[in-house]
Amino acid sequence: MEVLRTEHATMQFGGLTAVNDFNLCLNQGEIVALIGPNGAGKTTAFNMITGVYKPTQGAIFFKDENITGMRPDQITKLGIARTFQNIRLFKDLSVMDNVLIANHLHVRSNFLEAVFRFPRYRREEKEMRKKSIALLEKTGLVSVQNEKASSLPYGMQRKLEIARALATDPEILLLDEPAAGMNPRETEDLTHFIRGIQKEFGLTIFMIEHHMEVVMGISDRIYVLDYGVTIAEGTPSEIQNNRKVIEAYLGVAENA
Ligand SMILES: Nc1ncnc2c1ncn2[C@@H]1O[C@H](COP(=O)(O)OP(=O)(O)OP(=O)(O)O)[C@@H](O)[C@H]1O
Repeated sequence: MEVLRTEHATMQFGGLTAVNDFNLCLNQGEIVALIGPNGAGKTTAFNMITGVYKPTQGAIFFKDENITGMRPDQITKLGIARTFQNIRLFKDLSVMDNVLIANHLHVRSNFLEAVFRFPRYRREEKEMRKKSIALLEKTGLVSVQNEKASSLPYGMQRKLEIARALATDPEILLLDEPAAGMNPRETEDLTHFIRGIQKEFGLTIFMIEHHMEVVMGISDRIYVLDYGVTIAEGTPSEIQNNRKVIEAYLGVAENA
């Protein structure tokens, strides 16, 4: 079943076409990667899907609902969550508080109910704490729940970012370079982690990643962007043997 589709999604910045005629399809439960050289338009594609940018042309559909031009918070609420290239945690807050804050998206109490800690707010707060503990258990972070986010090792901070995105109950999770800056051991651990959360939460995952061992190891399908244009789409083995992809990465024709 298709959960996300972009139709001719295009993003121009002045005279520069950062993403041109992008036609993506994500099926429920898939892990799909978006790769391409630096500046190819990958983050711009993410920004269009998550409402940071409104495509200058084309449209984006989440389960047949046209979400083009919706605000990022509306899109998150519908069920699309993301992480960022650079870790964006509340560094001085605890692991638990980082997750609790993300949970607030689903709180129904209004500001006054929260300030005066009315019964509905207290009930909701208790529920949120329970839900957050369950989430931290499932993501292997429960033992560090009271630690400051900034005190965690880098690999764990990345996991916390993902846990925080999961707190919004997404159906689709977009990961922007989750393995950036990781050593080989952390990278391997992250690969298992992504596979694990995909199964546990029944997610559809769309991921930008430069580490090819991660991309080739866990993706069902891969899209390749070069100068904003989709030059290939296929399974890991199809992509590894695609001449256009090899040329884009090496910058020269194989037989030149
Ligand atoms: N807000 C913006 N205004 C103008 N140009 C932009 C903007 N955002 C991105 N670009 C340009 O669009 C192109 C694509 O950038 P983008 O960040 O999407 O690439 P990327 O594939 O994510 O690169 P990287 O792998 O380095 O993160 C680049 O030429 C970039 O300079």
